[in-house]
Amino acid sequence: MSETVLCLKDVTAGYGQTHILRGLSLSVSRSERVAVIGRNGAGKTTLLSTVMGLTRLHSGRVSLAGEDISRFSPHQRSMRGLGLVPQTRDIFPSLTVEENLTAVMRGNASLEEAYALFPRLKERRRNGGTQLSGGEQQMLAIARTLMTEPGIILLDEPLEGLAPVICEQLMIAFEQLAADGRRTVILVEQHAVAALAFATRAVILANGSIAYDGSAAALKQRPELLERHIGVAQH
Ligand SMILES: Nc1ncnc2c1ncn2[C@@H]1O[C@H](COP(=O)(O)OP(=O)(O)OP(=O)(O)O)[C@@H](O)[C@H]1O
Repeated sequence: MSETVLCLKDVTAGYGQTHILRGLSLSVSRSERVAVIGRNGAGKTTLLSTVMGLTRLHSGRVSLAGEDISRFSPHQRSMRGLGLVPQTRDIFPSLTVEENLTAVMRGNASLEEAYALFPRLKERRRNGGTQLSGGEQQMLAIARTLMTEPGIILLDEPLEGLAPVICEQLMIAFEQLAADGRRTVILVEQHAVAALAFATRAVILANGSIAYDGSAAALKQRPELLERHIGVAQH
């Protein structure tokens, strides 16, 4: 059986006194590709934020490679191999592309790997963060997370607002990130078709709970479930 790297057990979490995730349990194995889908407000971002230690954990436990990290800071979680690419991208606007990358670089991380993944970033390496297109900013946000050498990458709606051609480039990059089981990838996406094409496993969130957890291929054969939980017909 494959090794569990990330485990949420009976997690209730939210903001202040508000509970958004309600008794959620999820185990992710090493090298898995998980798509997390669901309607606006279902709790997808909150799930990633909770894994990263950015919400209030009311009850339950989060563990990483068997270690209880429930009380760890986001920085401690990052040092243990969790890497979040936030929906807001959070590029440092006053730094160039290359400075954004080197500012967070650790261990054996290499600029060349980032540039091989996104050649466009190499072309724009001397440009400031604010001079980038939305797609380039997203590439930079992903590349910057790579600089922290994460074993588990959490991607929060990376395709949002981007042109189809850019989405295709990003999906190719996700394939490369996950290739040969090198990393575990958890992809939160509104674009269910793209997410399910990439993932081996799918999780549907509804009202802060898991409504489906199973094979992505099997979910593609369940249009009624997708329609109920995503709200659009999936073809
Ligand atoms: N910082 C916050 N403070 C209080 N409530 C919040 C905060 N962030 C999100 N929420 C609430 O938590 C609930 C879940 O939001 P979340 O962003 O996790 O959903 P989501 O599934 O990622 O939605 P979307 O696809 O729109 O990003 C929503 O009701 C939202 O209003």
